Amino acid sequence: MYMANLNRSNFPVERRIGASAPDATGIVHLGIGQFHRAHAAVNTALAMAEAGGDWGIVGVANRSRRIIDPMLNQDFIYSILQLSPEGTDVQLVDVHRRLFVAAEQPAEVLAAIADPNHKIVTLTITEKGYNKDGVTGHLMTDSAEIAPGLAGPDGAKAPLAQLAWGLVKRSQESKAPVTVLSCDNMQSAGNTTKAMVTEFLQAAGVDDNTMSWIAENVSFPNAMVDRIVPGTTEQTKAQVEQILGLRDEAPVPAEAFTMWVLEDHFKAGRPAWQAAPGVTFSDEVEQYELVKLRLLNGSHSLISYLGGLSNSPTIPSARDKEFVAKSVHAAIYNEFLPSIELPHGFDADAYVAQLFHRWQNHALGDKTARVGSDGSAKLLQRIPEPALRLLNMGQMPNEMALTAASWIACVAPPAGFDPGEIAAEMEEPQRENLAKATAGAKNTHEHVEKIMTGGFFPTELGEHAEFTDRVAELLDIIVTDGVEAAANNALGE
Ligand SMILES: NC(=O)c1ccc[n+]([C@@H]2O[C@H](COP(=O)([O-])OP(=O)(O)OC[C@H]3O[C@@H](n4cnc5c(N)ncnc54)[C@H](O)[C@@H]3O)[C@@H](O)[C@H]2O)c1
Ligand SMILES: O=P(O)(O)OC[C@@H](O)[C@@H](O)[C@H](O)[C@H](O)CO
Repeated sequence: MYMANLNRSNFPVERRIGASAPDATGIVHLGIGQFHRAHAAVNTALAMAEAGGDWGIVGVANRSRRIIDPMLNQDFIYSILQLSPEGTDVQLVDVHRRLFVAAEQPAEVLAAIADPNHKIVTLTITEKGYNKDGVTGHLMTDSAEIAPGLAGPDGAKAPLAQLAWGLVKRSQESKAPVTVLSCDNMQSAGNTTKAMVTEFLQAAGVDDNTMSWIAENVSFPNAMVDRIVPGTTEQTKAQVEQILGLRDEAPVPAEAFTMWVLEDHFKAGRPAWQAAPGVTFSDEVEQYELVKLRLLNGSHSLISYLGGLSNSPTIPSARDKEFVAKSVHAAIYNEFLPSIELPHGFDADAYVAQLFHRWQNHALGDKTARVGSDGSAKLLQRIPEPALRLLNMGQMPNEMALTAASWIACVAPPAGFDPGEIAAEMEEPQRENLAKATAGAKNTHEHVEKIMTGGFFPTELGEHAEFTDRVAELLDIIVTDGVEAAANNALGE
């Protein structure tokens, strides 16, 4: 049956979230994908409903037209398919006013960042997009993404490089202050972005005046971001079509829960985001980031690798397995929570109970492979510190060792071990380097040692031979008796 496409002429306004943006744009977003569209964009629509403002968004895709072409066909409007055990709902977002692809129009990216009407540059460029070296903590100036941009703006293809040169252009033209707001899952997200941009410009030999201008006129607030937003599938589109009676080629599935905790350091104003449910401005953002990155994302990684190895295609199907739930519970209470300073008045037990509930969202069906992707960039912020804390007290962080062992089993399996289809679907930028590093390992212990001391984890963790021994032991059990046996061993059962 023919189904009309969603567009401005048939847009059911009663389903709109917040307000539509005016034509004037005030935000540039680098890395338009799933999360931005279900989080910052939604909160901006709600803020404009409360307080107005010229906060239309310029959305920049890195390379692909996969999202922006359907959005352009739909006059920028798209659906949020909210999925939860309590029910399904479709709401519409209408806040983007310009969309383009950085790879096709690189000069436009710099011009948009330099435009004084744009007061905020938001980012979702993934953890690996910051090119921060996991061992040194510095920008990887020789990486394939960063190196070509150091010679000048023409060679800048990576969003981080384009951001840096866009700020230089702004400093030479309008000199209008601006805020860069990272919305990626990163510890000290603002400080890290500032450090990577600064190191990039230093390596590019940018002059001191420009560096001082950036230091004084560009703020980089830290922020904790939270909403589980899986990828779009044909089923997402079919569900939207059934509810809306219109075809949307760019819908975003998302859970109902949403949270955003930000530092209120905006150099040139901001939307009234505090009007949106779940948004808080706080001076304790780094504590909130830690809580979220360890309890949610750290546990999420563990669920995904245990799930990947036990044939669970979705996070809820993995979480439903008793050994997975018990492992995550032990990771949280024995290893993650003691490593965190909680925000003032924070109810950790209520937060953990809510997490277990959110991970049970079968309607959302978040994919194990999505959550397990890019582990080499993500585990660095999730495992080493809690592990080192216990190791330095003479105790074994069994669940951190299990996380490392199950990640290795999925993306860098020892010779002869096939981790299965779900693990094969996990994207891992270091897959090739991991394979090179482990080539020729004579046994599981050597295999793990080559990873633990091969620059994939901080040196200090690799120096704890007893941790390497434990990871190797658990990996051996995964290979011989399966992941459930390894999880039970880690639990001491
Ligand atoms: N999806 C979620 O549930 C969720 C929740 C909280 C935070 N986040 C954060 O948002 C990020 C993006 O998630 P998403 O769901 O929007 O993913 P997505 O795949 O829909 O979009 C990712 C964006 O990052 C860009 N990107 C990918 N690799 C890059 C690289 N090497 N350098 C620069 N840019 C790169 C892509 O071009 C794309 O625009 C996550 O990595 C995470 O930090 C996601
Ligand atoms: O987005 P990543 O790649 O950092 O991590 C995968 C998931 O843990 C993550 O996307 C969560 O769903 C999200 O952080 C929830 O807010």
